[in-house]
Amino acid sequence: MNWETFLAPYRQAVDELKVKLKGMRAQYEYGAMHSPIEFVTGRVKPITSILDKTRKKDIPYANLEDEIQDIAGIRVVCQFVDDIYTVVNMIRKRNDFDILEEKDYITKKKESGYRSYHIIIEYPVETIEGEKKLLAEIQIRTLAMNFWATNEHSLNYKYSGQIPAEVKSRLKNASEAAFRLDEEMSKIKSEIQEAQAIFRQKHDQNDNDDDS
Ligand SMILES: Nc1nc2c(ncn2[C@@H]2O[C@H](COP(=O)(O)OP(=O)(O)OP(=O)(O)O)[C@@H](O)[C@H]2O)c(=O)[nH]1
Ligand SMILES: Nc1ncnc2c1ncn2[C@@H]1O[C@H](COP(=O)(O)OP(=O)(O)OP(=O)(O)O)[C@@H](O)[C@H]1O
Repeated sequence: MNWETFLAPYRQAVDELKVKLKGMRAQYEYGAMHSPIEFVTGRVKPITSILDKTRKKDIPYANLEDEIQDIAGIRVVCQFVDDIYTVVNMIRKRNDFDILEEKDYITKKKESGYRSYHIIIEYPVETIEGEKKLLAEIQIRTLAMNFWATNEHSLNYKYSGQIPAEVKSRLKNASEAAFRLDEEMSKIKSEIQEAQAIFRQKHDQNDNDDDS
């Protein structure tokens, strides 16, 4: 198995999707509007993690492309929960890829306390051998959901998936707290957005003053 050759189109897909989704954020900024996208990240799944998954799920190498949906992974992080659904709707309207599956772990959080909205897409990349369609996973979550998931991921890594009961229970409490934080922020969303718009205007004014 030549991993570099195998992963090359996935790297291309991640790079292209990052540019496209960051472009959506930029368009809101040019229009001086609140962007539902705070930031976008992406990664190609590390080879060790692909191998772990094939072992855990008993996936033959020949089925890697079909059975591991997150070799190309994109993450869109939003300020508010309803921004997530704005992003989901924008993604549904795009015609540069097909949506294969949507998983709403927000209305139905996972047993661990994990919350996020996932969209699995089939993305066409242009290669020198022609078009190649591959799977990619887009995770959409709030800053609070991301904070929780990042910490939980680190703990899972530290404890090889066997997080001690006491830590697990604290993580569940933290997940509830993150949920309440999202709820409270949603209630003062318009106040926050007004403040951010004033800040942006002031910033733009200062930039114009510097130019003149
Ligand atoms: N930190 C954290 N991330 C999670 C959790 N569950 C899912 N994820 C993330 O979401 C991805 C896809 O998870 P699922 O939608 O459950 O996918 P699946 O194919 O059913 O199961 P996986 O074997 O976990 O990929 C994972 O690869 C993680 O990046 C969780 O409990 N904690
Ligand atoms: N869709 C994604 N977009 C951006 N980053 C991601 C995405 N999925 C996972 N990551 C990040 O990539 C890094 C390596 O993740 P890895 O694939 O090993 O984790 P995982 O998705 O939780 O794995 P698995 O589900 O196979 O246990 C982690 O920092 C993880 O948070």
